[in-house]
Amino acid sequence: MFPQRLDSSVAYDIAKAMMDGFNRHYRLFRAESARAQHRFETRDWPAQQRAQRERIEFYDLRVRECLQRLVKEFRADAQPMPVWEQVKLHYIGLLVNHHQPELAETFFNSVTTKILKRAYFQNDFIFVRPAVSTEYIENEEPRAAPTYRCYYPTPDSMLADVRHLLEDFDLRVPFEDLAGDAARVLAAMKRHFDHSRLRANCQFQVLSGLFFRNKGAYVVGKIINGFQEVPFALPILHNDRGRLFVDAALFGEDDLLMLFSFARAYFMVDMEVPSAYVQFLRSLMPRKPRAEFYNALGLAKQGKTLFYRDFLFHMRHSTDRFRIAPGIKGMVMLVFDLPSFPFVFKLIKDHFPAPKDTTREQVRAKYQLVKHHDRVGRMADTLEFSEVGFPRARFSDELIAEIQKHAPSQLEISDRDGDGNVEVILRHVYIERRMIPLNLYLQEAFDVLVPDSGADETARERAHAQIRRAVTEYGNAIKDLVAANIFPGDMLWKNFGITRPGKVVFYDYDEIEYITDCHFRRVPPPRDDADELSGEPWYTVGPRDVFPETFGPFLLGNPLVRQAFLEHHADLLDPAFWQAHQARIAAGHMPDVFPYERERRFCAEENKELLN
Ligand SMILES: Nc1ncnc2c1ncn2[C@@H]1O[C@H](COP(=O)(O)OP(=O)(O)OP(=O)(O)O)[C@@H](O)[C@H]1O
Repeated sequence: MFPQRLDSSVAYDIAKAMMDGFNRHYRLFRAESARAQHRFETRDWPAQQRAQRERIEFYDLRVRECLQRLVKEFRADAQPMPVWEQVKLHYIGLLVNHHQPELAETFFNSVTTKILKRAYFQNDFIFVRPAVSTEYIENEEPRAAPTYRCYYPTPDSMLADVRHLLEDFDLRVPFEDLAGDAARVLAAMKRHFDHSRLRANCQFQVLSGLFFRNKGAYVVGKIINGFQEVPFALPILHNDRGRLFVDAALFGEDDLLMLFSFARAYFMVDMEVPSAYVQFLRSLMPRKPRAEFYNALGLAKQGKTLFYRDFLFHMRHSTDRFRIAPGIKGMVMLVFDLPSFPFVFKLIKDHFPAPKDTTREQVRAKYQLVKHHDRVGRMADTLEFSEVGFPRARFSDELIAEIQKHAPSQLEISDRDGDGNVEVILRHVYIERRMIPLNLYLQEAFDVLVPDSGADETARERAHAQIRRAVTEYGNAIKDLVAANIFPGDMLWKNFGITRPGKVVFYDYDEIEYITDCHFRRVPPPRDDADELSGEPWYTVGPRDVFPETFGPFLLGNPLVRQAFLEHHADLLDPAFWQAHQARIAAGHMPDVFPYERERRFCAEENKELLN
């Protein structure tokens, strides 16, 4: 594979044009991310959300542009393989001293696979593994900002250090009470590290780019005191007088995982060396794969590349088999998983039974909508793969039969690359984090509570608490979705899942609608006894009509569920609740979405006491 001579006159030009294409992409991506600060300072929230949505498309646009140039100027599509081998070698040369080499390699893969029109897994000409290291890349331009800033607190300087740490972002809007913010942050910090004994190595390290999303800007860093390291994040918001304030202080891996959750929109951060950001973030949340940090930073294609590499690695180091996912089977999606791998794989079925009235294109459009929308911590992000190959030997026969029955158009079983191994090749698949379906989670608790379960009092108490918590969280999830202008369509328990920290997240998108497109109606009174006794609606139902009063019978059959639901979320059964939100959204109101519990806010009563 390794060319002995670089004798092609066009190979370098192709490599250089490809690199120019990537550099243009990253320049535009970075400029858009950097403009987030101005949008934040001028409180231009609609523009912030629009930019978050539009930036997702940048990558494919640049790949397409680059492709066109290569074909037009260099007839790249007609070049023989030996030329491509040389292109790759020249490209590796161009990566030396590059600040985003891993992203540039992925760009090379995207462009090359399109030109060579081959399936990803068959291709020898792409970067299957990174060729260039991302370790110790530093921005060496004069006056360049380092990836993170360090502050070395002493007992006397600590308050001033926290103040500087906030000031150094140079935001153009003043803080309402910077001294007060610094004092509150420091008081909170002191509860998390041994401030009475400062060790030789005591620092606050803070990433030099702010993390922007929706109406917030987040400072991300860590406290180091000797062997102790405490991750932290500080959300900065605007108050209603147009001044800034620090809303909360988040500490530890779990708080930060909520902030960086796969169920939220991507951040905008001005980064010269993204791999250095990922490395820093990884030191704060070591259990989160690198792929997910790239995703959270808006570098989705890199996230996808790393995910796929992790997946191949996992496949080599595991022996279990894919199986139909636990839970109630979908009518639209065929869902399977590998027990040892924390994701599910979703295929769109070829046919949908009544009452489902949709098409493959419409389902894909709904998933696309979710990808671009603010997911407010309540909708799982999905990765989309085409022509993905799995070893046949790892599929159970039952699963193959299921795919053959429900999604034959998506399935090929063959040895396409001629390596002697039969593969299952799936035409199009969504991949998403595995959660515990809420119906199964509730069932677990119901099973403990049946009279002859043999469970003791503590287990029963725990089961009661599990039901109360899950039902309350379920209602909160729906309310967050409503605030973000999303009507889930199908609100049954099975369409929601529980994440590791116990958050309820929605994952069934085929019936999703914008709240502003729905008609929330009261059930008209029955005209006579016949209407009243009929099991069928006696009124006409339009395609986007929603009757919240009718949710109860589907959702609240179990008395414990019903009790918990009515205690916290009875308003969801009242059309007035939905209509009021619809009116607020239509009037342009953009609600606050906090990636932390409300009681964590400095203005919350319990915190005022703690901090005084
Ligand atoms: N992320 C996930 N984690 C765990 N299980 C999942 C996940 N996504 C789906 N499932 C399982 O697969 C089932 C079907 O998935 P999904 O609800 O997406 O399909 P669907 O065809 O759209 O469903 P419906 O028939 O309700 O429209 C779910 O009920 C659940 O049991």
